[in-house]
Amino acid sequence: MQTENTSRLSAPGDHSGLQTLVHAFCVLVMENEADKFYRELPKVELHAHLNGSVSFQSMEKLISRKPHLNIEHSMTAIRSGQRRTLDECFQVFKVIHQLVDTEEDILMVAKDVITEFAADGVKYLELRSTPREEKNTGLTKRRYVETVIKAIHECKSEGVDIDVRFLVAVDRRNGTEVAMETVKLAEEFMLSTDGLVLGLDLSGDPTVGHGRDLLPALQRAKNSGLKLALHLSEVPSQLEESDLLLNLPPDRIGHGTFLHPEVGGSQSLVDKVVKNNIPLELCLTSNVKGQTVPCYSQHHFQYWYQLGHPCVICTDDKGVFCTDLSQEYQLAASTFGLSHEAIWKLSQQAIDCTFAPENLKQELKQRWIELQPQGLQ
Ligand SMILES: CNc1ncnc2c1ncn2[C@@H]1O[C@H](COP(=O)(O)O)[C@@H](O)[C@H]1O
Ligand SMILES: [Zn+2]
Repeated sequence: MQTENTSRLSAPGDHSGLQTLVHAFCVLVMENEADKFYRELPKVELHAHLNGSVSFQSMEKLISRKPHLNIEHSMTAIRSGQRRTLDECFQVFKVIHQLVDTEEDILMVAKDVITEFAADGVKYLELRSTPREEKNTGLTKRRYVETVIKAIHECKSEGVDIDVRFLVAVDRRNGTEVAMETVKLAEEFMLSTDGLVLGLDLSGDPTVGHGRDLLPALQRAKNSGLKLALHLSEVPSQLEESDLLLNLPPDRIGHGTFLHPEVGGSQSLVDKVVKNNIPLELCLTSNVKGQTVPCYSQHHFQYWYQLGHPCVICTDDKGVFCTDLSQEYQLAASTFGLSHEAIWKLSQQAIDCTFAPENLKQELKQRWIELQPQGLQ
């Protein structure tokens, strides 16, 4: 279980002005650093939304660039022990979007996020983000995607030790037409970036809109060779939508919290996922802090892991939920009693769930062999 590392940061009762601020800062920056094994574990991150992944440090820079917005850190992150409804989480993204609305901002946050994942031992990252147009700053959706790609290239040429690919996100709130436009943009970039853009994400507030309206866009994306990573059954009572989307079928599922019968899903949904061997991207802290799962021990990781189904531990929004991938692996281990061997296997098996081409998968597998600690060989 997570513990709050607050006791070593300030003396009891010492809450005078500056001390309190320093204390709050330290809690934000240092809360729950993972143990060495998990930090050194080579990792694959497959479910990370760019604007949800902005760290405290990057947020500082953004806030100081735009002081007139009067945005405070408490509005952009959900700290240890705090919970929000999913609806409140989506309010947080609105605030962050106000802070990230120029090419310069996107370049900075994308480079920071990539560098932070690399520093956390992530060797392969599939980053996802929703192309946004901002009338005030002249930002277009095309420039948005180009800027993320520029950040990926710059990190590579600066020698950051991580392979990054991009998934273009469709926000389900924006409906049929926007989804189709986004798919066309993603297709173009898939072709012009030599596979750096390799898929499409479906995300956004799951309580808004219906997957049925997005089917033609998703089908087109699939036909053109884009891989599909779809948020599915993140909230209860979406059996019909999930069934419809599973018929595509998607290449990976985000969350899938309410798919199985024990939580109101159905055996036939589970059967479809299993039959098509569709990996699940599971984000423990995100689901607990967003209150779709009551506590860590009741997380659906347990259900799917016991089935032997491919499960990939991911962060979702490491900035908003104040976590990192090492912590998520450690949390899975401590909650479900997984040994270092089991965790190693979990991180290794994630390679087969990536959308990377076969030669890159082989390279990653070789890397894992080279990095394997003595005791686990
Ligand atoms: C918590 N669970 C979640 N469920 C569904 N969608 C989510 C999400 N977390 C993030 N997003 C999606 O990612 C966007 C922010 O990153 P980008 O601006 O695209 O980089 C959010 O606006 C939402 O559409
Ligand atoms: Zn997500």
